[in-house]
Amino acid sequence: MPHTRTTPTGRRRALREGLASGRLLRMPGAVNPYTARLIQEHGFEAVYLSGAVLAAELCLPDIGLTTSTEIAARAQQVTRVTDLPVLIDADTGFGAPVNAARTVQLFEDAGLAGMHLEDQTATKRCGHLDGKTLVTRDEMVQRIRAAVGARRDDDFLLMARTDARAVEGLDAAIERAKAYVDAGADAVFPEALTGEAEFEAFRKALDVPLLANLTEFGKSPLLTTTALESLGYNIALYPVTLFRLANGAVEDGLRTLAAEGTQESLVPRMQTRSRLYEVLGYADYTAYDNALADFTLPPGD
Ligand SMILES: C[C@](O)(C(=O)O)[C@H](CC(=O)O)C(=O)O
Ligand SMILES: [Mg+2]
Repeated sequence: MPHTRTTPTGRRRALREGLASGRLLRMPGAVNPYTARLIQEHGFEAVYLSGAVLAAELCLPDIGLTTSTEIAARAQQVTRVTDLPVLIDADTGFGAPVNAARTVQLFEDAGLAGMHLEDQTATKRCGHLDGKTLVTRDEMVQRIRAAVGARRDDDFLLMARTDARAVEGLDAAIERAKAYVDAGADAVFPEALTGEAEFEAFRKALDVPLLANLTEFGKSPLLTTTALESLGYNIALYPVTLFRLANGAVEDGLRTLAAEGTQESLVPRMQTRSRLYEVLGYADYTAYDNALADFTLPPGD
């Protein structure tokens, strides 16, 4: 039976241990619960839930429209089907510091292993777009303190993201990150760094675990895992990669279907029925009811 076998507490512990190990943790962003399971099957260390993807799957832009309860409900569907720790994007905390505090508890209850909180204003945008505005350093410190104070499981990871590089420059971004760590952040996500030297500068300045955001079509280079390991980074984040890949395949498929009037030429590119069932652990459900297995797959599945 493909139930999960681990508890949220155990997964938070595993994330902490992974970060302390000095090894690079690779975190692709899940599109849905099913892709979270695929991420686990393919041997990755952790799953990410991207604010951009959570919004886009509702066909909304990533400008702070989604609510914390909406996101927590979706997150719980994901944590229910994976044994990997799941890190979630908490955007700006969904309001004032008191909202950030409530968000922490909602996310703990959703079985998540940690979240990142950013220093943009509530009318946020993707960190790789121009025209971002930030709250003051003190306001962000209040946000972090509220989150830390609300946490019930000390292993729930509170990561501070700073968007300051693109707005105030590298030195200011590093100074902000230091203040966020002093306020209790366990890890740092320096957003929209523009080159390897900037990644290195953050590593030199901070002792806490660091996340590298490898989002495509953004401001940062798509550094390899080898490069990130030698830079001493702890997390390689691929937030929107699977969503973009899936959408690319869906659009190609729609074009072909419209042009050819049949999906025949697309079939070799599809995941087969048997693979789909394998990932779902279909056969294992027969432990509960043998009648479920009473079928044969069509040929060429
Ligand atoms: C990491 C991120 O916050 C996300 O929501 O996935 C985005 C990614 C993106 O829009 O490419 C961000 O970097 O702001
Ligand atoms: Mg985001």
